[in-house]
Amino acid sequence: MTLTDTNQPKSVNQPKSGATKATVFVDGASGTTGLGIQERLRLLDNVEVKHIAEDKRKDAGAKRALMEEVDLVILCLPDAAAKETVALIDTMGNSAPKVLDASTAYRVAPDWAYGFAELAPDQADKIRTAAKVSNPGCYPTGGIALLRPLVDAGLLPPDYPLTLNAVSGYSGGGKSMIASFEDGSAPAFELYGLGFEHKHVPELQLYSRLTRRPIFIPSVGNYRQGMLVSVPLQLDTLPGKPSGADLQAALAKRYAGSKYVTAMPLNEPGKGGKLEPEALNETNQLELYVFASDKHHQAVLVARLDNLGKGASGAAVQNMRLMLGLADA
Ligand SMILES: NC(=O)C1=CN([C@@H]2O[C@H](COP(=O)(O)OP(=O)(O)OC[C@H]3O[C@@H](n4cnc5c(N)ncnc54)[C@H](OP(=O)(O)O)[C@@H]3O)[C@@H](O)[C@H]2O)C=CC1
Ligand SMILES: CC(=O)N[C@@H](CCC(=O)OP(=O)(O)O)C(=O)O
Repeated sequence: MTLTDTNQPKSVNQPKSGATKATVFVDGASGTTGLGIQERLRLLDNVEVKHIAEDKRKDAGAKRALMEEVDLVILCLPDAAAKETVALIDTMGNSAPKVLDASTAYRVAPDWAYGFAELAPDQADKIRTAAKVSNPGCYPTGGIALLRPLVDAGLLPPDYPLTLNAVSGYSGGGKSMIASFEDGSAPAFELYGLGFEHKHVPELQLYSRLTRRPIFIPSVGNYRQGMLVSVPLQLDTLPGKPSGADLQAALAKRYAGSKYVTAMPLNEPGKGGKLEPEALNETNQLELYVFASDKHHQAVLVARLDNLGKGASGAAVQNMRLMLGLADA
């Protein structure tokens, strides 16, 4: 795996022939992520969404015909179906649209750009010029946002034995998990990923620049959406024994001026404070917290986001704007 995640530069920042608006096709439009993206696109008057007939939505020929017309296709599909559409796009030559994939299929593929615009100072430009962009996973968005600046600043060694704990609302599991919570058949809360093979670990490790595989223990609770990702740290085991203030300062420096990512003040919201996961729902915001005790040399980093916002559809629209050369709202 490498960090050279650009693909063939493409100059599709102008609509296809004759169109006055940028055109987009959402493949998997009736799923959780697809619906969230369309809800956001309805608010934009410079983007036209092209629809496929309901009875043809899994028909490769109909998809191809529609993709000939559009500037960008956004894939909101299970991994296997996303790979099928990408294979189709790869046969389209010069008429191929740009592609933004919300699935896990291409997130660590070296010839795709990773769609976390705040990853590094040049990442937004990589997304802007890429023909193929992968939208990040919801948990990695929180984890990478916390860890990458600390690794880059030398505060966290790349081989540090990290554990990430996380909780998500049930919409993170798509239509089938939503149904199981809403019909009462799911438990109120459960840990999962206990086989140490969660699909998000590879992207979490790669883009955080960790050489040691982190332990990742997600959980899901009986509420619809909203997410917390937390990383406990024993500060006296880190080189130079940084304080919580050092960690917070590195995050604040990294995200200064960012529109969507905010490094919150140290120990906000107060001593013995609490943090709930739903406060950023329906936004594309991501908040990063450092809670620390000087007395015990302990800290916990926490990211808060909407798994359907900055964790999925919000990030997709942010990436779409970059890929189509549209100004951010
Ligand atoms: N939910 C979330 O928080 C997030 C999800 N994602 C990713 O986005 C993708 C979609 O997830 P999500 O929206 O949750 O899933 P859902 O199960 O809610 O929706 C998936 C949709 O894809 C449709 N579909 C399946 N196969 C095809 C096909 N061959 N052609 C066209 N449509 C098809 C399904 O239709 P049908 O049901 O009729 O088969 C369904 O409407 C996944 O890869 C997921 O990992 C990414 C970030 C966050
Ligand atoms: C609660 C729940 O099940 N969450 C999903 C992740 C949702 C998500 O955002 O994953 P992708 O972006 O990779 O689709 C899971 O853990 O598999």
